[in-house]
Amino acid sequence: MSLQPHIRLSESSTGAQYALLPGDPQRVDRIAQFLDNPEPLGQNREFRALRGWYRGIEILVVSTGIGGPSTAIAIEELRQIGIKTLIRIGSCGALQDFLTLGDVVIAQGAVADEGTSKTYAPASYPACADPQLTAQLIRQSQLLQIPAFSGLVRSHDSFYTDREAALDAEWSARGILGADMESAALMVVGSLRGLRTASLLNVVVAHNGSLDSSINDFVQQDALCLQGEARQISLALHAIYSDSQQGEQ
Ligand SMILES: O=P(O)(O)O[C@H]1O[C@H](CO)[C@@H](O)[C@H]1O
Ligand SMILES: O=c1cc[nH]c(=O)[nH]1
Repeated sequence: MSLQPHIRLSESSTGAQYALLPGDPQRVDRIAQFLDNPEPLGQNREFRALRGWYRGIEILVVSTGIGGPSTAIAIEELRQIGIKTLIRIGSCGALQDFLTLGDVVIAQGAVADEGTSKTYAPASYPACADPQLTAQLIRQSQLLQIPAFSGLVRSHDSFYTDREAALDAEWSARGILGADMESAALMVVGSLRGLRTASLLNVVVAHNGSLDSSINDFVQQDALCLQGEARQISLALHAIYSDSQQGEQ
């Protein structure tokens, strides 16, 4: 298979079937600390890649950048090089008061309030994570005693519009746990392409908290947010190991 034009990887770059997908390229380097023999595979645009091993299982890590379009490009090209299971290692803003910084949201599905998924299918097409993979993540969160909440999230394309507070209030009232920008595209493109997907979101903005100052804190390595990030990475890796032992690949 030829070199993929955006992620700049080919089948000869990796034999991995599992991929972890952070949004932020810098998170790729922090995920490396959880893997054996991490090997950087370069960066093109927002797509920084690295491979490593967890308990003998090869894992590819590729950042998706911000939003649905670059995420969909990454998923399509990762499929071309043999990836079958993709877990987002993302961050989100909380839409419920009971969520605190560093909690992990396990997204069972997403409100697709973004444009990318609609370029693939009508808006009525559901954005759902793989149920078995998600169940495995929930089970591992219980075994590891990681503070985690499973439910629905909302993926959006806007960030600084004048309607953000009203939109958050509206979706909070419907019980949505958190807001991110990539989960829906990941789930819709994954389902249509026969891939298994899941999304783990680290809470980095409290409900009704200040969006810009909270994200600044995260970028400046706030301890609670980094703890949440470590938890979500560990959770994903434990789930991948259990999944691989069940011969589901
Ligand atoms: O931290 P990541 O994974 O990029 O996720 C969240 O952070 C970005 C916005 O700050 C968006 O990509 C949103 O989905
Ligand atoms: O509120 C937030 C915080 C992080 N990322 C988002 O997409 N929304």
